Amino acid sequence: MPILEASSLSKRFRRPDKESGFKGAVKHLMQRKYKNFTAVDSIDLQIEPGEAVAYVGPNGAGKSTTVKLLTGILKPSDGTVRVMGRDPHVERVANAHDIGVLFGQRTQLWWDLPVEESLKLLKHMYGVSDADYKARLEKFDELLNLGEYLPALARTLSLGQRMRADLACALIHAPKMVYLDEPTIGLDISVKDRLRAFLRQIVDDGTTLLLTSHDLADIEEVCERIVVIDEGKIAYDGPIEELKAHYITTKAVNLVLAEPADVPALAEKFPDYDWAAGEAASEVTVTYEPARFSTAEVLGDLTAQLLPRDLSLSEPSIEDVIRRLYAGELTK
Ligand SMILES: Nc1ncnc2c1ncn2[C@@H]1O[C@H](COP(=O)(O)OP(=O)(O)OP(=O)(O)O)[C@@H](O)[C@H]1O
Repeated sequence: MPILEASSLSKRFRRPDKESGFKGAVKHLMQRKYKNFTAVDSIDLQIEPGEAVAYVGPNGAGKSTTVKLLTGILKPSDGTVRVMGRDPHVERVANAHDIGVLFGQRTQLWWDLPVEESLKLLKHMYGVSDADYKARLEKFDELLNLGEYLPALARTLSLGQRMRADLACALIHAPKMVYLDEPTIGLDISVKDRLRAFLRQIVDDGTTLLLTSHDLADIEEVCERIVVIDEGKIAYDGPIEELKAHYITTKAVNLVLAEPADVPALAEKFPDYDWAAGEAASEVTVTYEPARFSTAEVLGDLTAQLLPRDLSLSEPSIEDVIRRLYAGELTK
């Protein structure tokens, strides 16, 4: 049974309907008109316990609005949400005990308190036992290096330290369902790595995760499933591996040769491969379809003709695939 189920979920916002420019603004002041804007458009989403789901889309696609609907912060205009059988907007208090939420752009730390005091307040709010609190803090310290920041005032923390403290706040009551909206935004690569390893660990321990991020490395390292939203509608929902297998249909061999090659002659000899001369005269890129030719076969053909000094293999990245999904070039 899904831990989270959204059916035909929609959210419309009322927006000022005004003409552009100063004249439009003045006209709007005299005669206010509004129009409806659909930020989330009839989405269906089911998440099973223990899944790690990436929720991605371009700016303004409706990700944060969806997270706000799923966590009960916003009331749907249409459709339903059930998290562990509850309507999160109606049963907000009961729901809060089972979910953890982090909005990377905001903090739930009390700004003028030491981190430790924020955590203690949350401990009392959620009714966490002393033993569980101690064990969880030890774990956060081990995985996130949190201990040294516990006595620091929240407002004195760096972004990376603040994000780690916020993660601890979101997880101190061991929620079953966790929503993280851009948890690695603005962080340096080493803190990102630490956070990703931590997230992978909580998923391996059985936590269900919905993660929104513009950083596709977060997604590939933490999640198995990806849901792509664009203009409020779901454009793709499936395993990341399937997305790659479905859309990454070409691979390439990049060769650095001992001497310049006659690319047009090679293209004539091997018309099934796509040949492109590189920036330097001695560089060639050969693109092929892995469904038709094995990499060993392609390398055999190339090394029989050419004398490579160096070679490397490449394939389109998940970034390329998602960029094409956003551009509407791909449909499932
Ligand atoms: N309270 C609101 N009132 C009016 N419009 C809103 C409101 N909240 C969000 N929107 C609009 O809904 C759309 C979706 O916003 P949302 O914040 O969900 O996007 P997002 O996918 O999270 O974007 P980003 O990646 O930029 O954070 C945007 O066009 C935004 O301007």
